Amino acid sequence: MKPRSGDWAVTIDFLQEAASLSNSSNGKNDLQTEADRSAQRCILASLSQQFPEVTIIGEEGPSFCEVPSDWVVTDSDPEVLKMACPAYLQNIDDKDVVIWVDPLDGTSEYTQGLLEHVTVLIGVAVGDRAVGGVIHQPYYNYKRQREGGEVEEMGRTLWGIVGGGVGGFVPTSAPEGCRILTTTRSHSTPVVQAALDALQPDEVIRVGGAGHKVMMLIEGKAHAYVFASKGCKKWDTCAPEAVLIATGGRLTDLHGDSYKYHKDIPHPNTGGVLATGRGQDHDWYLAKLPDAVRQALV
Ligand SMILES: Nc1ncnc2c1ncn2[C@@H]1O[C@H](COP(=O)(O)O)[C@@H](OP(=O)(O)O)[C@H]1O
Ligand SMILES: [Mg+2]
Ligand SMILES: [Mg+2]
Ligand SMILES: [Mg+2]
Repeated sequence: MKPRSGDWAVTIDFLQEAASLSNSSNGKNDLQTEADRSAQRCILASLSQQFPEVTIIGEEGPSFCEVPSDWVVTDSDPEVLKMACPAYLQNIDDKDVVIWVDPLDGTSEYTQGLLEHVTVLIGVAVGDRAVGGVIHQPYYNYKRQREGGEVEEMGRTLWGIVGGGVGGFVPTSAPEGCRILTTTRSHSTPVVQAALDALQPDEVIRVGGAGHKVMMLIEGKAHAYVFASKGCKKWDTCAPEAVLIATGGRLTDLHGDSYKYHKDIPHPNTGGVLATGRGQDHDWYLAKLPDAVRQALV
């Protein structure tokens, strides 16, 4: 089935229908759709044309095929260009830069029609560190619009530069006096659950996508994102980590160590993910995790 141009619902059906199973590095079946592949080709072609010396690593592997010329995006956001570049980023060598691309984060939810869980993640690392990130939420307000509601914007783009600023959202702290955790909706295991239980939450919000879960932290809807699993990869966390740090939050593995994002690092985040919003005591969460959970993530 070919999508008719201009008909969004049909286009989404077409892209979801092309879902196939690809084998992830941990041997579990991992979904990939035509949307994952097309978005990655568009992003990799656009970035590599503008930044030929930079290493770009995409979830769906290297992309060698031609893309239509109107898929290549080379314009910049004038508002971001007006910002002062932080001093530590002013004299960097392109060869030290790695861009981690997750063309569609939350594929499992995407195939189930939970479109607002989906984000596109573009993270920029310099040396070991995540320093900049874009979290694009293409279907923001999609549900409200389909239900006939008034919407000001369809889709939105959130970004952050560590030491530079953020845009596209209003950083908000989570409410005091309760503990709301967010975690996977589709990749839970007994260890994932044991970590959540140990933190004695008042509420656990299960949503798709690492980008979506970090959005919940920076917008004050959850206090911590806890995922005691080796399933996330560097392209899942680079952009969200940079945006989170830019708002005063933190992202580490479940041992408290920071992830490194240089080009030779193995892709899996084998120590799990603990991300906390600004104002949260990250070390408190680390200390509460049982040894058995930590031992499952070595
Ligand atoms: N056990 C697992 N196997 C493969 N991928 C996993 C995984 N656990 C998490 N992930 C990946 O980590 C991201 C966040 O997962 P979740 O939505 O469950 O929190 C998803 O990225 P993608 O949707 O980009 O593949 C998902 O595929
Ligand atoms: Mg995937
Ligand atoms: Mg992902
Ligand atoms: Mg993905």
